[in-house]
Amino acid sequence: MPSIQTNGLTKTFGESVVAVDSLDLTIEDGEIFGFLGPNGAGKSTTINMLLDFIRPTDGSAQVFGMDAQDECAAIRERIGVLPEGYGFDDYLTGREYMEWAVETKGADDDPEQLLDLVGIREDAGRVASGYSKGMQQRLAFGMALADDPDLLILDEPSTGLDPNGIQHMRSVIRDRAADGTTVFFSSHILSEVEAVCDRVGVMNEGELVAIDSIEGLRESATGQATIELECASAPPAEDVAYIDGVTSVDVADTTLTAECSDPSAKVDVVKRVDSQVEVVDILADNTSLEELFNQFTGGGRDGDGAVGEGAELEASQEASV
Ligand SMILES: Nc1ncnc2c1ncn2[C@@H]1O[C@H](COP(=O)(O)OP(=O)(O)OP(=O)(O)O)[C@@H](O)[C@H]1O
Repeated sequence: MPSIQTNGLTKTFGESVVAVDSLDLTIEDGEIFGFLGPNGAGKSTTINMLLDFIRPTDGSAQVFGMDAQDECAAIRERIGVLPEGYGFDDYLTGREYMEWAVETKGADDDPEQLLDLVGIREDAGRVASGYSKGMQQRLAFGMALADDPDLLILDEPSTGLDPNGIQHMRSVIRDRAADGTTVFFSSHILSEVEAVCDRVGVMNEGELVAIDSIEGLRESATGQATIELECASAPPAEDVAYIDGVTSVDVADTTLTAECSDPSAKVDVVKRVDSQVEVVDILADNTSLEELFNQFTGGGRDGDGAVGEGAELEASQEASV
């Protein structure tokens, strides 16, 4: 059974803002799913509907097969949430907040261990509202981990974290996923999603414009894959040009670059070259993350065009899902 499933999920605000437009999404059990999109794409609104913080205008959402509206209490018992911009404005210390999270979830976690896991045990005696942004984010993340949830919903989780904090959070997310936790990870930073997620969905102006692995998105966005091989001696250009799915080959000194209309041809290129000369390095991509993001979203609600391009990609994407 999928952990999350939405059917035609829609939310409009007022007359004109379609925050989420007929979203059909299935997140399988145990996946680390990246929910990507520029500001205003509809990510938080979707999460808020999954959590029944706001009600859909149309369509439905199920979490663990339960209706997100009718059975929200049972759903919340099994999930951990790191909301976007979680603030601590009471007079509680970090330790008291963690103890409160463990207690309200009826969990048997040791609060000290969770504080340790997210790297704020040393500061746990301080009032949390005085923490830096990154420390508050660590604390909120630790609270979401209490009771070992079956599903972690993380909305812009790296906000305020330094590079060490980001690395550490990634490794905790991977560990939890390896233990069977499904992770729904919302972000507008593609590189961050790429570092942890098995699959991503790209939202733009309320619509899901693509859903695939990052590699799959790259291939559908560019329409072709590029592979570059660094060889110990001059590589065989002609042999590679005859491979099915290879559209062009370029050799410069000991570097061979092949464009493939069929991404699976990349493997044949490596095999063919390696049968004749020693391959010392492989580079298999040339689309920058920013380019890819822009191709799918056209810069978002505030972007300057390329929406039609996004719509075309949606059509091609549907065929590949
Ligand atoms: N309560 C609300 N009332 C009116 N409009 C809203 C409300 N909440 C969200 N919106 C609008 O819905 C659209 C989607 O917003 P949402 O917060 O879901 O985007 P997001 O992808 O999470 O963006 P961000 O990355 O900036 O957090 C935006 O145009 C936003 O202004």
